[in-house]
Amino acid sequence: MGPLSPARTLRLWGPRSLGVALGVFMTIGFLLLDAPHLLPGPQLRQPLAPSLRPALPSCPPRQRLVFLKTHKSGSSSVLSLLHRYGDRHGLRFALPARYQFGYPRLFQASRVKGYSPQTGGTQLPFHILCHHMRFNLKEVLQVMPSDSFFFSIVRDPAALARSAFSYYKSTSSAFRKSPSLAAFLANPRAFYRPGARGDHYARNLLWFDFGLPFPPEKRAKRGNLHPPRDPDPRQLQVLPSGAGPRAQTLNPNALIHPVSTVADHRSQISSPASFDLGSSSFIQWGLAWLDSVFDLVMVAEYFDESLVLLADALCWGLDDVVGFMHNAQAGRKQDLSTFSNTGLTVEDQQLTARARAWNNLDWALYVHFNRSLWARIEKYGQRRLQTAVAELRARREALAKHCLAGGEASDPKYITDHRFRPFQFGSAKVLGYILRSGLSPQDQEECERLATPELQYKDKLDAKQFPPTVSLPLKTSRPLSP
Ligand SMILES: Nc1ncnc2c1ncn2[C@@H]1O[C@H](COP(=O)(O)OS(=O)(=O)O)[C@@H](OP(=O)(O)O)[C@H]1O
Repeated sequence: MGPLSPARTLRLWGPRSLGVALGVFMTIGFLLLDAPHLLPGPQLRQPLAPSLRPALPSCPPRQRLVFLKTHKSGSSSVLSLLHRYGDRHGLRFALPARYQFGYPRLFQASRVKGYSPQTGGTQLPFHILCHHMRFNLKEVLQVMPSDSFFFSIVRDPAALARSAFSYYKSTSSAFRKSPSLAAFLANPRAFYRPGARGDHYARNLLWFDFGLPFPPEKRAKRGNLHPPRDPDPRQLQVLPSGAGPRAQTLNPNALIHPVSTVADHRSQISSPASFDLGSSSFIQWGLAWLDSVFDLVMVAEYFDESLVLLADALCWGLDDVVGFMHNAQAGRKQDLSTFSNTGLTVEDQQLTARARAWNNLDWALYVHFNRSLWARIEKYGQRRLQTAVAELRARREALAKHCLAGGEASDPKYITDHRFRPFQFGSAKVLGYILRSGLSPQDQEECERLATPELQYKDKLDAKQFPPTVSLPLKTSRPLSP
């Protein structure tokens, strides 16, 4: 084994063990933050072919991938493209026995179907690890090579909270007890008990999924029991609008204490709605650790921009990443996740601010990766990105018109073919797709790939990788001797 790079060395340390020696590593975290970015810059390719037909590759496509599938963040749409790519190229997936790797427990290599530590390298290697897990690097590296491409996706915690509340209403005890998300966020302590069943869905779900440790919570000081003031909305207007990169305008206070600046709202920092889940250095340490592990973190609000960067980093064509939205709940207002408050009611604005404050670790994660994404876009080139995003969208629209009845997603009650009906869970309907009739056999196959929901696709890959063994009766030409 050759010398380990700093990034590789950090990868090999699990966040939980590092959590124990936090004091020491916080210092390292600070040093890392001051150091130049640890990751290589994006691999630049030749401009993508306008037709989206695969251009002659200028670099070998990367096919060893670890995707951390975070919850309620657009991750099923990413999974769909990984399933399709792996299926088309005959890649081997590291699959769970059912649909998740022992979640919410930390990932264990032993949960991977067909993994056997005893075979000492004789087993066929895996290419893609991508189903729901709570990330645990040490165990992931038992299954996947350390030079795999590690990536994930984050979403604005306010949009994520709306999605999670309706989806996990009956799963999380905190959500179950609460009549509405607004009621929950107005007084989360009345409902939320850390460690209670399913309550990881109710607070800092991204931080949890990334496998980061949680610091012990500080209680509100005595004599400071007045209700929290609403977060200062100016502190939350720090992210770029859809139009461009404004990461530089991020207020560092927002990264550390999303609720307030120390100067003007000192009392809020220990208020019930903004319990200080750890110091700024703890958060910075966690973010530096993630930077050292993950090659790319996509942002759901900039999904298409993220896809273009993903295709570039993997040396894939745009056709490899174009796909339909999966796992969307019917009737949900996606635009509530936008960063500008225009068009939002006062209640919506308040809910957004409270959700970000309650999920303060996720907000820090989100702000951090939003900034990295836009730094990456700068390097890639804004114009070039806009052109690629426009091509991607045009291609998606053309595929939707060609493949789908009505050219769009359908209410599940109309989806009678069980191969395309998405798993229904939570209080809202999950939309799916109906294929147009009369497609050519070749188009039918490709459209099926695009429309197949994640559970059915996982079953299909499972059956392909582990064909059922039929035990045939032993044929003998002569009678067996006794
Ligand atoms: N492309 C794209 N861009 C932005 N948002 C998207 C995208 N694809 C899916 N979604 C939204 O993500 C929500 C589902 O997330 P997940 O697939 O991660 O959920 S799950 O944890 O696997 O159940 C779900 O959010 P809600 O509809 O708000 O529940 C989807 O609408």
